[in-house]
Amino acid sequence: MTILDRIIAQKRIEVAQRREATPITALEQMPHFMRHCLSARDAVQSFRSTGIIAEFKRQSPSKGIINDRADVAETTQGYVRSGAAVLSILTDEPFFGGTPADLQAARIANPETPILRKDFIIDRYQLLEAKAWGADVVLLIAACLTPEEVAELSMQAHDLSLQVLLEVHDEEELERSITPNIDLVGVNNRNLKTFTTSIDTSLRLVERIPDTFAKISESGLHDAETMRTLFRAGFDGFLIGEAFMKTDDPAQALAKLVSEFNLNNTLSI
Ligand SMILES: O=P(O)(O)OC[C@@H](O)[C@@H](O)c1c[nH]c2ccccc12
Repeated sequence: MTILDRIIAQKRIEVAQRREATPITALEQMPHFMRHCLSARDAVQSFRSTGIIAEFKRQSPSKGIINDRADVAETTQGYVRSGAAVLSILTDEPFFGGTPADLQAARIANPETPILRKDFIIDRYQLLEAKAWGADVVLLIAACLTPEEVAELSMQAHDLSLQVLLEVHDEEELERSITPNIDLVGVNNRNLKTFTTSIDTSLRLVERIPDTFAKISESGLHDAETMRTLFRAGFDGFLIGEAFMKTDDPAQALAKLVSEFNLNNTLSI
């Protein structure tokens, strides 16, 4: 059994419990439910964007505790001030230490920045939660969904005006999962079996992603040189968590990366 299998088994139990505790009608009455969603895709693709999707991540199965001190409102506001195009907020508690309250706090603190609900989505109920908590975009992980489920969930997400980031690890997942109701395609550089990261995965897959989607490279990124390589290969965006969260000042770490990336880009033109 892989870690992903364990997470999904746990997630099925969690979704059943949540559905009992909070019926759909209650989600629909929450203040953010009727909110107009922001476009994560435009935010990463716009001309002046840094392309950075900055993640609030307390812990992970591969790294254990990364940061158990950071305050979500303060950290995410710092990320935005430092140039994050989009925020990614983990809401999985058992494995990543995130909570629904984190997402709601990030929403209130950053009314003008698109927010990704980072979780393991297997059921329409979780899309309704994402909407109710104030998310603009949801993650669908190809490795744990059939092509039919990806198609169905992405259509349901669009019905709620949520955008969709489809995450793939290899050619096979990419080819079987692509459907029109996807906005961004993310290539995860982390091998979920070994936990090692390699940007070769991104560089290999980028040419196979149709240009109709924004292209995001995910995981294991921490330096401007690598971002520049990925940018030149065709990526619009970079999903980065640990490199920021492991420092005492995540926003400052982001600002430093942005200035190095810009400097390198200017010099190379
Ligand atoms: O912390 P990193 O190595 O910068 O990675 C961020 C992000 O890509 C990673 O957290 C992630 C990618 N896909 C996921 C799916 C679920 C949970 C987490 C993830």
